[in-house]
Amino acid sequence: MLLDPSCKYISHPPVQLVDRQWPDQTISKAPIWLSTDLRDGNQALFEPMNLNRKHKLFQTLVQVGFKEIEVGFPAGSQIDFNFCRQLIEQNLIPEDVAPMVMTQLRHDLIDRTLESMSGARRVIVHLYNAVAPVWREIVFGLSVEQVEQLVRDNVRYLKRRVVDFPETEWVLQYSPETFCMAELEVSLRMCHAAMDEWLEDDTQTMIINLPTTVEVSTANVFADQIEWMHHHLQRRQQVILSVHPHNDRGTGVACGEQALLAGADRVEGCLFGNGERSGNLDLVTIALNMYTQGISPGLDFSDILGLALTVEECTAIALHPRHPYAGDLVFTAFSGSHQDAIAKGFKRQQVGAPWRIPYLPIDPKDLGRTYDGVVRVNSQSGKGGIAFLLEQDYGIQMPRRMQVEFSSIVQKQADSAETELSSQQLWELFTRTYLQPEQASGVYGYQRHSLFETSSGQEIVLDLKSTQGKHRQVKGRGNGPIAATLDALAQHATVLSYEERNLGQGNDAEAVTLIELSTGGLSGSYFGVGIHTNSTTASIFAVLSALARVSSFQYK
Ligand SMILES: CC(=O)SCCNC(=O)CCNC(=O)[C@H](O)C(C)(C)COP(=O)(O)OP(=O)(O)OC[C@H]1O[C@@H](n2cnc3c(N)ncnc32)[C@H](O)[C@@H]1OP(=O)(O)O
Ligand SMILES: CC(C)C(=O)C(=O)O
Repeated sequence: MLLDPSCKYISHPPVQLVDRQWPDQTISKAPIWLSTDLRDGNQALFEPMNLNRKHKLFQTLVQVGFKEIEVGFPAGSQIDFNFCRQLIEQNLIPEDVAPMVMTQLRHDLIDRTLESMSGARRVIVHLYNAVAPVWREIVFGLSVEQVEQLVRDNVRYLKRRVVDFPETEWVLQYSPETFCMAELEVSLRMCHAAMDEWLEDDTQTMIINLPTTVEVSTANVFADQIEWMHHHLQRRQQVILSVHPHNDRGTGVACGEQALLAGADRVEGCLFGNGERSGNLDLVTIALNMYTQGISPGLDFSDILGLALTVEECTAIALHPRHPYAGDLVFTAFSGSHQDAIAKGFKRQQVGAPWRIPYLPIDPKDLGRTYDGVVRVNSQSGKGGIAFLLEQDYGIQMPRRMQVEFSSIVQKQADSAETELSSQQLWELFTRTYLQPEQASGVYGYQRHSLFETSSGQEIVLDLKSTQGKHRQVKGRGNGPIAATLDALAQHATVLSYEERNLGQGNDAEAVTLIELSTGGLSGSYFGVGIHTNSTTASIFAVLSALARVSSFQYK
């Protein structure tokens, strides 16, 4: 890279706009959407879509709710031409959907374009030509006057030719391509030329579509350009002001949003931002951004993963795992403090109340996604996330100090494994740690017990079996089963906390006992867990579990 890039790259000049209004505006309703997946998206693929893929994507776009769909460049390819014919001849275009077809300013191409759409109810014909200085000079070798003449001549030609197709309502869309790089006066002049030639009376409307063909400035500059056009376009009420942002600087969606603040009525783009180079504006992201502000976008993304699969299949381009709203990882928190906040959010969130879950800008369920994977555990995770997964997937609710204890065990495992731990792996670790502690510690495990009421409390006879198959029997007394079991097994142990909960419901319900014991000295406290259909047995298991985890534990 150059130490001084200014000797090679010239910064794009800002717009001298006095009293700009758009920064104080808010988006309060959805614009008219146009999907150009089948044209701009299609012209950017290694392998343009065949007829089957075009049909599949067209039907999907209709299902999502698009009312304007650019179906191709029929004068440029036989596939696009055939696709247009099939849409019409097989009556595949719903009545409330307008197809759009694009063509250059050439009479032969305009003829072919009209032919491709012959018989349709309503069609938007999209004429474009580049207007910025570099294109005028390098690509066309034309002066501004000559470019204007090209526009006038071709719009006039189109107007003359559509008369031959009276069964169709023809709408003109004119795009001054490279608008963002052109002098505003030149773009305006080309738009006025197209409008002069096309609009017959004060009631007819047409679309003026302003693209960032290649993004060259920050989104606020584009917004200024749109606001300038919004105020300078004559017969503004007869113009549907549209924008067509690309994403070369990664700000396609920002340009679209700010253009709406600046007066645009319509937005063009592609699903998931497919399109030339870094793509077109991502229609899914911009629409869902609105949705998260409480504004219905008029597009339905209730099965966003199904939609992503269809788009991946049709374009043969994989979606990035961090793609907004649709990527595999976008509703996943690995880091401990995020997981903790999400878990707390879920606990507080009430059905029907405004969505207030930290780190989740939208409810994944609104997009047909699940809460599976919202929390995933690796070495960056903490107690909150681990507890969340064990509760969500296995119904175990750990008290706070136990969360701390178990998360340090998980942390060691995640550090040594150097990978993510699945919820099932967490459960296996939990089982090894608390439910089969004798396997790890080698102490005796439970075989059976008998409990007797006596005048001074309860007496227990506990049969134990070592991992090598050796049996032993111990007896103890106390004012309840826990005290009696402790008396039978330990010299000193104090119960610091005890919780009993139900796992499952009805006949299959089991009791879960969580106990925290201290055997004194420096060994601190240890949690133990017992799960059994009988709550007394679960308590005895929990005591055995906790004691087996005390490294200094000796039977009396
Ligand atoms: C903004 C955009 O996305 S632009 C991309 C639009 N889509 C496509 O290009 C895909 C479909 N295009 C095609 O199939 C072909 O390019 C065709 C059929 C339109 C034209 O094909 P060809 O005649 O072989 O020309 P070619 O592809 O080389 O295009 C360049 C020519 O088009 C001219 N041209 C470019 N844009 C326009 C325009 N809007 N109006 C008129 N002429 C134009 C160029 O000046 C150049 O002319 P020249 O050959 O006299 O120098
Ligand atoms: C709207 C048209 C001309 C376009 O695709 C572009 O400029 O990117």
